[in-house]
Amino acid sequence: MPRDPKDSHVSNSTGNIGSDFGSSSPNYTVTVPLTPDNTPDTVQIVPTDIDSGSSCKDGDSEQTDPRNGEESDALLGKLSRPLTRIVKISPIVIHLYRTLIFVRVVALCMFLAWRVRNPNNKAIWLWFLSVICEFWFAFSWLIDQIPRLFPVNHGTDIEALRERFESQNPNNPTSKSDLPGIDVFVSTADAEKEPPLVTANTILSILAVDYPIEKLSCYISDDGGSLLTFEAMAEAASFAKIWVPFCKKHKIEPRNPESYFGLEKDPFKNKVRHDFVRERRYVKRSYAEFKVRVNALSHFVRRRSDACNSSEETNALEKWNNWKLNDQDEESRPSIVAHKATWMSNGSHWPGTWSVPCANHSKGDHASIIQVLLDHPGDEPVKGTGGEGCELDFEEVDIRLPMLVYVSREKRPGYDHNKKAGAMNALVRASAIMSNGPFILNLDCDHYVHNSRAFRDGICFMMDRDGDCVCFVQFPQRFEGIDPSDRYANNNTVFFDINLRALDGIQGPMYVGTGCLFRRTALYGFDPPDVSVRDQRSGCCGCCFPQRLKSNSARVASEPEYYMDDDEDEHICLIPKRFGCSSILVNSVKRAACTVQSSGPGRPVCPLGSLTGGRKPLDYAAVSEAFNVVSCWYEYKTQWGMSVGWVYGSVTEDVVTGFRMHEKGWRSFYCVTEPDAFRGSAPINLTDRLHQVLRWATGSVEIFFSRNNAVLAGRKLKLLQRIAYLNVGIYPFTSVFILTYCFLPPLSLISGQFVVDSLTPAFLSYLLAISFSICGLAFLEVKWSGITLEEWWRNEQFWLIGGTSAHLVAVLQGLLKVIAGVEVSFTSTLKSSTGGGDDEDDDFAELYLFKWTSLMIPPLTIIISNIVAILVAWCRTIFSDNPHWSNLVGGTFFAVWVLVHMYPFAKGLMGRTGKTPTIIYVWSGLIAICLSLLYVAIKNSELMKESFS
Ligand SMILES: O=c1ccn([C@@H]2O[C@H](COP(=O)(O)OP(=O)(O)O[C@H]3O[C@H](CO)[C@@H](O)[C@H](O)[C@H]3O)[C@@H](O)[C@H]2O)c(=O)[nH]1
Ligand SMILES: [Mn+2]
Repeated sequence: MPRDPKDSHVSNSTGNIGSDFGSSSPNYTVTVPLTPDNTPDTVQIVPTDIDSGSSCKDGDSEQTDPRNGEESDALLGKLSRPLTRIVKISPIVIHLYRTLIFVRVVALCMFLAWRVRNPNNKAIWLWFLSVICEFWFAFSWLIDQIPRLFPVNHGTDIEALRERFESQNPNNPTSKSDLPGIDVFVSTADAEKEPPLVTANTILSILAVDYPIEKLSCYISDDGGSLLTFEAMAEAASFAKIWVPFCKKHKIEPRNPESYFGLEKDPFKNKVRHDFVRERRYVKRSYAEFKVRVNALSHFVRRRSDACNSSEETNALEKWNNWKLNDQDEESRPSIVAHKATWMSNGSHWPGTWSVPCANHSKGDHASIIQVLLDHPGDEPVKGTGGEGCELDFEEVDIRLPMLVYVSREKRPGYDHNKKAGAMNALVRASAIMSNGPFILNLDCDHYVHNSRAFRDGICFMMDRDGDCVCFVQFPQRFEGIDPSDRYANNNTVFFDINLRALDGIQGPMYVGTGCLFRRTALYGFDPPDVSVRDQRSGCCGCCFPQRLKSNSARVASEPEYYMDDDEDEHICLIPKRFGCSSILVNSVKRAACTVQSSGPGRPVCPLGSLTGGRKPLDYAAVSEAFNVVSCWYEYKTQWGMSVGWVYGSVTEDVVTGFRMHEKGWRSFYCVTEPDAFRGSAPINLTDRLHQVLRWATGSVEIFFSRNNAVLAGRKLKLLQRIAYLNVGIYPFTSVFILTYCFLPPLSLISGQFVVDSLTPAFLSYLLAISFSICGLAFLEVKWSGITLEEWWRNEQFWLIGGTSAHLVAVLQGLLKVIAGVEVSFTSTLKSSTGGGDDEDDDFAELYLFKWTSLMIPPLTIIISNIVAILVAWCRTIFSDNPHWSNLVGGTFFAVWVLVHMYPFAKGLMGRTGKTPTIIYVWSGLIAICLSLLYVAIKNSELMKESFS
């Protein structure tokens, strides 16, 4: 087909883009014109100059000579300054809190004992049901509460980190950064549900973080294999060239352009540089153009593809005509059927998914794609250009950008791709070969870096004394775009600020899917260093493999042919069987294990300067090997997804992955920063929220019935941590009891009975004690965690709403899976696109979206039956001679309790006219009161008549 000359010259240099193209091309530099087909400007994406002599083996960090003793003494003072500290929670609050927990346990025990001893003989069934539920509630409250006994807050000291790793010392005369490398993984799966603009913003915020540029590598995993995402990433890489230096020069926060330019506060506050105004204006305009280009991508790709396809068809037709006129030899007969292909801007077929899917080019069936969008930046700072008159003056700014790699793993029908876990494992392998950062930060595409120093905060925990026992540092998930009253408790603050902070005081928070900094060796499934063994041993890997050693030697005996037992370094007997057949990967695993050690008195000290060593630019061998390890057969007969990497087979792979690490005795930390480290989006309407909760609860039920049940964990899992994980597996089952309990008030109102014989003072005082203690606990939790009472209450409400809908279905699904083996599938949650409606009123338009699902039947039934029951019961008082007041009042209270909890659900059902439930609620209340007054009046008049006659 006739094409632009500029297009045809690049069409043959896409060697690494897809396996279609084979591995014969030695050059993986690709020029991707980022603008619509016919415009002249093209952008060079990978300015790699390939040094084929370098191999991956000696890449990464090179160890410099260990420093001598005296200097180390001199530095010890500096070194021993701790990088993290415990921020005290007021002891009074904590003591009160623990006392109150104790009081409540006692009160609950007495109450339950009293309940058992005082059955309601008039309605034994009601009594029995309620007592069973109450026992379960007490139990579930207890396993939820016990792990909260030792809440803790940790703080970091970034200055100390700087001093230790980035200040001048004899080993580091140039004060070059000695911080460890971090590989950032971003996952995206669907260009429609996860708009490329959102992902591009996330990438920009990562490229601009405050961390040594040469130590940072960013990998984007695109499970959709979509050209839109690819081109959006290429656009981001090119926009980063002005965005990142701009952020660094003017200390912009947050470094996500969409959020930054959308900020309502004064952008000029605290900005003293005179060129700020001009440069901000310029960057803002460039961002607006960038946004237009990204948003127009789908249109341009379609147009480009249409043009290419039709000229392709014309060509084919021409050929066919020629053939018909001339040779007519059956063998050389050209085909006239052409697929509707999706075309890259360089004039070749996109190896990933096509907009008209066909074999080899559909979502579950396409080749691997690895594209280095920004190559490794080199180790020396590069100053930009500029000067007074320029639009942008980057003369004093380091304009290098971190490495950025686009990865879309191979997918083929018949393989289980294991969702996010599979994508992450592919990235773990690819990154091991390409950068092998000792730490890995995982972010979902919709979670961006909101605090540019957050990476340093996380590293503080890892590099601190005892840091080498830390498997991961979890950051809280914070969300944007949630309605101010947080109707459906989307912010989950009770979980993120109470539960996880409390776990931080035991063995550490769970891994919750995004915003988590991992230690690579922990992901590789190694055991944490055993202090006693390590102290006897010296040598770098003694700290990483002591436990492995034992199990390895046991395994070596049974399956000798798979293991390479290296006599020299007997402790590194890494097993190809576990990691697969790539020897480069296996070597990188060894190196990763040696890179990071902690320092501190009595511990082998991390040799300063050991990480400053330079890294060579990527070579072709590395990229093609990376290409190899993201293919879908690679994991066959390996331990990936089992004991290595993200764990497969669960819809909540995150919790299980973290659990496996804690089970091995690793410690994790919770890192709450100010401002928030990362921020993301969450589904805010009722339907999506319920589905999200359903997915988590299904994961929990799965965990409960799997070998990942906390009860079965080894002895290295601490007791309270074990209880916390047990709670994760058990909480969905509470739904069965919640459902029963919510139907008790209508049952008792209609039957005229109540859960107790009568409202005796004993019963009422127990009830008071239990309610007051929970209120007191709520108050104290609010005190030590910093959340608001409203958030606590929303959480409480959603506990009932989720309990009667999503959790219930999750239990059913889980049982189905266990008993009948029926699998459930989940789609990813829809992310609202940034910069959508500009309309003020429509900020929360999504909140009111409503889609009917079967999940909503039980809560709706509960609401209706409770209201109806109240009305019916009170109406009946008119016609009954001697209503049982105490049962009536008890039942009504009970029903009102249920209705108040259900209120947000009722509101959600009403959509935009959210007032209606209030009306229904208030009216039924009023009617009930009127009826009772009427009844009393009638009764009184009857009495009066009687007394007169
Ligand atoms: O086949 C897939 C499916 C999903 N994803 C990515 O996985 C992430 C999470 O998926 P999402 O649909 O956003 O789920 P959420 O309910 O928002 O996710 C929370 O809960 C999940 C399960 O517990 C975790 O995996 C997530 O990290 C955590 O943010 C997203 O970035 C997706 O792009 C993939 O990469 N490949
Ligand atoms: Mn998400």
